[in-house]
Amino acid sequence: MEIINASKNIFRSPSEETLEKLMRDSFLASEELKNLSGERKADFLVAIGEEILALGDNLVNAAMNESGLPEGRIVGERGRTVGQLNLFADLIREGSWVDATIDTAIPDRQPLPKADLRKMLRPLGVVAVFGASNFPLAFSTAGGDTASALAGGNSVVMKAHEGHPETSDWVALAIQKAAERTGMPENAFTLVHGSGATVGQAIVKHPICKAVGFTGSEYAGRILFDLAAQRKEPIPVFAEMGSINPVLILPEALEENAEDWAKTYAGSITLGVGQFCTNPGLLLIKDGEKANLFAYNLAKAISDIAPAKMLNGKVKNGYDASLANALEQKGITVIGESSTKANNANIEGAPTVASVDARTFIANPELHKEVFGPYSLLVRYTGEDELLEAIEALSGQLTATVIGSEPSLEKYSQAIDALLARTGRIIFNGVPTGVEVCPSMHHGGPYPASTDSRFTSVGTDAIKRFARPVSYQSWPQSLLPDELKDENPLNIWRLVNNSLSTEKIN
Ligand SMILES: O=CCCC(=O)C(=O)O
Repeated sequence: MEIINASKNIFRSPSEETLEKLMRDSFLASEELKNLSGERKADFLVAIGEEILALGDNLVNAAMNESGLPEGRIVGERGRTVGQLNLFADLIREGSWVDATIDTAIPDRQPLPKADLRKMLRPLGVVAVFGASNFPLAFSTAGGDTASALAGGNSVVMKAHEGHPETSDWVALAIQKAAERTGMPENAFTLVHGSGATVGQAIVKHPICKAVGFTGSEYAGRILFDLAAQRKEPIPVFAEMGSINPVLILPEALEENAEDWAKTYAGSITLGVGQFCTNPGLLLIKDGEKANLFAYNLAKAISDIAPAKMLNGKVKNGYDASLANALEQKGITVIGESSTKANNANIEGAPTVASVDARTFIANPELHKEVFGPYSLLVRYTGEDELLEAIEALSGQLTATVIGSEPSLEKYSQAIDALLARTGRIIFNGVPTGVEVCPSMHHGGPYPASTDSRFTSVGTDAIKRFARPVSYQSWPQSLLPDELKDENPLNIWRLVNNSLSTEKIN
């Protein structure tokens, strides 16, 4: 703990003056970072991962104590965090992510000459990051937002999540050690503790802050988004927020394996005590005998799953209150509950599934809201028109899933199109939980799943949130960034006069 307290890049409820200084220091760091090579920044990211692993049990124990999550989950999440850092390191070491695009001059073009134009992505400057409580490592201090912002050549001012302060300190210490080892500017990364309403908002309002990455509730994300829009200089806020992740279960899927799907879904609904933004909170199913069989099997599987400790008292109280609100709505029937009673003193969340008919669901927006915890609502529709209406009543989602057979998809194409219009990721015959960190992942979606559906917070494209295009017109070769020079010294892929190539320009 002494080491943590001695750390130079950690601040606790800073005064206005201290905040001013740390923002300026972060800005100076960003000025250095923006001109560093991909190689140098990649070394930094890899070193952060190594230092995180070197923390060993100190980190694992802190994260377990503060989040209530079991060891296996924390160790797995640590692996995902390190893997994510290494993935961004590979991306920037290779270098083509900057989307270099070159149109060479045509001086004798008629009626007017064409100038030489060269465009690439450049860093934004200082990025504020707000971590999530439910992933204390992979979506927190050195999580995807931090990794992608640093990879893009920005400095980061991280607002530590109040749910895991010690975990955040350990990771900040690892980042500081990695920065020292790899010769990064001292204030490339800064961790700030304090309340979201004061410290967090002060960071977003500060003129030095140029973008925000956030994962959490729609309520908090929206506050930051509005605040950023009201600034004299508005800045982008990339907030990943609420989602109920609808699952359309087609009747054909239940012909043979209703029991298997019910078991699989009981597992997904209760994974991590339901505290996943990808949690399947809504199951759409055609009313009838097969739906009854699925409901029976789901209820049976849920009854076998014991309540487990939630992240903290606030999350547990939030779950209990939103669950109570959902269950007291007209027309709702509880169809399954854990057979073990939740121990409230141990802040446990009780797995629960309920059922409602589609007409009632469509008419009541309360039922479209996220219940953050191990809960899902089975909505029974009678026909395709009603199914379409139910889907059209939904707002934006991170994911949508279709369970069925390939030939049956055509019959439901309208419903599937309606899902596609509302989601950032569509899944066939699987579960929405378990986000793969890779280039083709899109983790975002129409509002309120995220504030900008064009961008992802997971996968290599997350870097694009914290970069902006700059065109250099008729700029001297010697002063161009290496990425845009004729010689192509970094050997990256570029779009040159409309052809992709790694060749130099003669
Ligand atoms: O809680 C949000 C992220 C969910 C996730 O990463 C996963 O499902 O793996």
